[in-house]
Amino acid sequence: MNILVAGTGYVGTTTALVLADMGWNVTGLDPDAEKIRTLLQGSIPFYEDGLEELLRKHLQQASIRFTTDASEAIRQCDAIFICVGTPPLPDGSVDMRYIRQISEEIGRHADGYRLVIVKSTVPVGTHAKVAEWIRSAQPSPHPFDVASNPEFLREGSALADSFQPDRVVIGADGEEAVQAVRKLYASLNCPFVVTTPRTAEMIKYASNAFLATKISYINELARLCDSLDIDVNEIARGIGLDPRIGALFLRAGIGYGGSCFPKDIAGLLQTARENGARLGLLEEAAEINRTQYLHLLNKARVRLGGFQGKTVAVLGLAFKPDTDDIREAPSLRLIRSLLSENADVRVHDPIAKLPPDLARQPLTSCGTPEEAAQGADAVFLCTEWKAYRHLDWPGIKSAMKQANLFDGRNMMNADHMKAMGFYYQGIGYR
Ligand SMILES: NC(=O)C1=CN([C@@H]2O[C@H](COP(=O)(O)OP(=O)(O)OC[C@H]3O[C@@H](n4cnc5c(N)ncnc54)[C@H](O)[C@@H]3O)[C@@H](O)[C@H]2O)C=CC1
Ligand SMILES: O=C(O)[C@H]1O[C@H](OP(=O)(O)OP(=O)(O)OC[C@H]2O[C@@H](n3ccc(=O)[nH]c3=O)[C@H](O)[C@@H]2O)[C@H](O)[C@@H](O)[C@@H]1O
Repeated sequence: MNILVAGTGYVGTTTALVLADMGWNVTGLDPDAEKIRTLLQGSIPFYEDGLEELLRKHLQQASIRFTTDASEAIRQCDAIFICVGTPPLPDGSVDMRYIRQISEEIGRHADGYRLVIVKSTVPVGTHAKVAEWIRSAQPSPHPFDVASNPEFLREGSALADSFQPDRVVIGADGEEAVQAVRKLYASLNCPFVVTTPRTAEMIKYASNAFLATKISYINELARLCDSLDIDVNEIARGIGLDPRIGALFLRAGIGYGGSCFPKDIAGLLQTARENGARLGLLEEAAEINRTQYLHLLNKARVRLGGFQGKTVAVLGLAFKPDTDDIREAPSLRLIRSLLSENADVRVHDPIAKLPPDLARQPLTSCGTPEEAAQGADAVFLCTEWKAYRHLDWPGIKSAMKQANLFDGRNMMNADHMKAMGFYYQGIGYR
């Protein structure tokens, strides 16, 4: 079977490579000529461990190819995975233009039956719209099926999550389409959840919303723990050992970021509004997240007596370690606040770069964490990069003007840092 993967972003590139590794013939399609050129040269246009090796292997074996030519790619395939972006619009609703575009292209160019599988995260009811967009663009009628197959991979562990998923969700109206999607994933050993397309679409949002709520729950508790002088990490451990609660996603910090949680929570809240429902718990989870970084910032402001004329080092830009993704990263909110309060800001990240609007601001991008901390009145840790844990902290302390450490990821051992002479403040942890 020849498989087309539309979209060569995070999800599309990973999906294409995983399917190629499972033995399928795969074509990656993207209108972005620069991305396609990069992929054809054996490089991944973003940072994700392990993908480049897999790409080179499959380019060499000619089991994967990449193109910008939608018409040829759609004519030559049997199944199409839609992995295009679904970014948020200013009101929180989902921008469906790329989904519509690829659906209409499929309608225009498919010259026989196609199995269309939607992997992008899309609002409930999208599969019906995709079918309608395909149908209305067809010059003459051709049969097709649309299945929903949401993606659950995490950036930073995309390959492991794809080869050993917790589950595969397939939403389709007909048994034949279900079996066809199952066949594509035949080599996976995991539970398959087979359901309707609308339910599959909702499972994706419900999953991300639950995880985000779990984080906001522990983050809100962390604020209280700070007032009560209780270590929130111990609370997380104490409750997480109960399998009904589970230990994962209970790490308190300056909040969740990334291209998905904030966008998908906004998307689900918009779906609720459109249907006259209110998801009050989720609204609060989003609000806690929006204000979480302020909790640490306020503590630092009190400690330093304001930021005016103070030098502040921010270590870590990426929304989480092992990725160069800075979308919705809480570090950026923190930096903007520090700049608005006239701090002299110095930043470092092992791989992530500042977004263009911040790169134009009067702040210093440093090549090493040591350079960023030089002469600083405070260091903020915003991403738990492993390398930061093993820095020469005594050396950093002596290079700083005042040894104030604000740990936005509770990644350091508070007692060790204090023993070294740092003033240490984590989130619900000191
Ligand atoms: N990034 C992640 O970790 C995860 C993302 N998702 C969802 O997967 C979808 C894709 O996400 P990302 O890969 O992060 O997006 P992305 O923004 O990195 O990539 C999307 C790609 O689609 C391409 N595209 C746009 N129109 C196209 C068309 N007509 N034909 C072919 N390609 C087209 C764009 O040029 C871009 O390269 C989103 O709905 C997202 O919510 C789901 C799970 C994980
Ligand atoms: O739909 C998506 O795009 C994906 O969104 C998340 O994956 P991702 O955004 O890559 O990263 P996560 O590991 O979930 O982390 C998200 C954010 O939550 C934060 N986080 C995570 C866990 C935790 O305990 N505490 C915490 O603050 C991280 O620092 C990060 O900013 C989900 O985990 C994936 O299952 C899903 O497929």
